[in-house]
Amino acid sequence: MANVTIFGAGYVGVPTGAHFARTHTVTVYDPDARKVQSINDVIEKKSDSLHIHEKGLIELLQENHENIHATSDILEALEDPEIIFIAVGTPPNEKGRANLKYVCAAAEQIAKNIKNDCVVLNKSTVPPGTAYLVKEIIENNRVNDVKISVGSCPEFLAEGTAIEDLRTPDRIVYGCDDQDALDRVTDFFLYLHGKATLCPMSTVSSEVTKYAANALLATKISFMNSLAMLCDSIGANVREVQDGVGKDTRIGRKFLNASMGYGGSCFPKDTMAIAEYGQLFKSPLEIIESTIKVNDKTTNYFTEKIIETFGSDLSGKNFIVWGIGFKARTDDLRESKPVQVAKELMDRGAHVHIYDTVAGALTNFVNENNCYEGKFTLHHEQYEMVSEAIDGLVIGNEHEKFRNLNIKILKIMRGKHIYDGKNILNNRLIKDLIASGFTYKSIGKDSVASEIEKNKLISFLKNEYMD
Ligand SMILES: NC(=O)c1ccc[n+]([C@@H]2O[C@H](COP(=O)([O-])OP(=O)(O)OC[C@H]3O[C@@H](n4cnc5c(N)ncnc54)[C@H](O)[C@@H]3O)[C@@H](O)[C@H]2O)c1
Ligand SMILES: O=c1ccn([C@@H]2O[C@H](COP(=O)(O)OP(=O)(O)O[C@H]3O[C@H](CO)[C@@H](O)[C@H](O)[C@H]3O)[C@@H](O)[C@H]2O)c(=O)[nH]1
Repeated sequence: MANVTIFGAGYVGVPTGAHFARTHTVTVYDPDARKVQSINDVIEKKSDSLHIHEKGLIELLQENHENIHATSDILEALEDPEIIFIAVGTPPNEKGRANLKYVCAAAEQIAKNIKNDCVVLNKSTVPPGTAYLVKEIIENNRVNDVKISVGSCPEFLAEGTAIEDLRTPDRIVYGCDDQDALDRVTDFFLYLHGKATLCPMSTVSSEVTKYAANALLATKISFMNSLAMLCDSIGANVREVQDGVGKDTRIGRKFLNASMGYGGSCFPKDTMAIAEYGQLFKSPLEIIESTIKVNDKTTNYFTEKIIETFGSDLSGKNFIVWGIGFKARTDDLRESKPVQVAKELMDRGAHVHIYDTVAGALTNFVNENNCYEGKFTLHHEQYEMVSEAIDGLVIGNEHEKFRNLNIKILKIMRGKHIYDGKNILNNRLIKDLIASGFTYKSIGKDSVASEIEKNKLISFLKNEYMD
């Protein structure tokens, strides 16, 4: 059992802390006293709501209550940690580079307050080399005569499944150039996981691995999104293509779902950050640069489908958006594509009715978009906003509640238009919708709702492929 301190009580810090507390003693430090209070109240069972929404997190914190607490007192946080994880934000700056100010601030705080030897591991997603910078900051500001090793330990959890991802990780990547420290980290993780999952390496390789993983996953999505746009123009169904391609185990089915684009706090920022890093090192990452371009293009492609139906001025139109979080089961709206689409609709004069299964997503929407006040209405029931004043329904994320539409209720809408931003409706339902007078638009599956233009393809081939 080791004493661990985690810097940052966010979507990574709290779930990671709760998970480590299964076998270690954990202190979560965050200067934001409101977050600290929220965590401690949950741990002490004084409250059952946290400042972030993550399935199973409250239960895990309460299960491991004897081993975890949060604090905003830096001295308490650095009482005697053997390992410190930095899990503070690295948001993009105006150039698309990861902003390191929170990481550097954490390093300085550690340097000025630590009283014992320890290993500092960076869990935040950072440009390769950051651990060396953290080490330099600590050495330059260190007050006490202690040995501090610094390494990298990137996090691969996904929001909404964080607790399960942490419990059964595919691998745990960590790097430290100091072999003693690396061995201590290995021991720490062996307490929690089997040896097979451990993936020790050099510090800088570990930092690169995090960006590589996110960029490759994002590339799978953009790759399919490019093909989805082609599928729409020739009458193929991208869903079938995804299955056909994904069943090749060398490729794998995961992250091949075409959608209105990937969002969230990670893929958009991390693809941008590593592409920018490659440019700075005169090693451009052209594939990742294309991934980013395709992602932006796909979102516009989806929005254009709505504009094609109604024209560019949407004054007097009313839309429903189901699912506002960047994916199902999260309150996180960072780089959320459904938010982007909702804003576009409101900018063009429409009124938007928003529903999400996570109440916190609605609260965050209000807090982050008060400049749109009066242009949207929030709803806590999925069908309560359906009326004859509605012109179209946008499916914003992949929650299973949005997969089985109640056509009987929706039929009342004056505009019978469904825009499936995540391609989640199945063929049978789409056909039922068409039979009930709806139109259906997606990303690469429109052919389910329309006749395949065989003659168009034949004449194209005759013109372009026959000498
Ligand atoms: N969110 C994810 O799913 C995810 C997954 C893997 C990796 N990451 C990476 O992990 C890092 C954290 O992401 P997040 O989503 O948890 O961010 P977040 O914004 O939810 O949380 C960051 C927390 O750090 C706190 N903080 C700021 N300065 C601090 C300091 N000096 N000391 C202690 N705490 C401080 C903030 O108050 C905030 O609570 C980022 O680099 C991100 O890219 C995120
Ligand atoms: O086939 C797919 C899979 C995902 N998405 C979209 O991609 C985005 C990201 O989804 P997901 O990866 O599930 O969520 P995140 O919580 O952002 O997790 C990613 O980003 C984290 C932060 O770096 C990593 O730790 C995780 O491993 C990585 O999956 C969302 O908008 C999804 O809707 C698709 O469009 N198609």
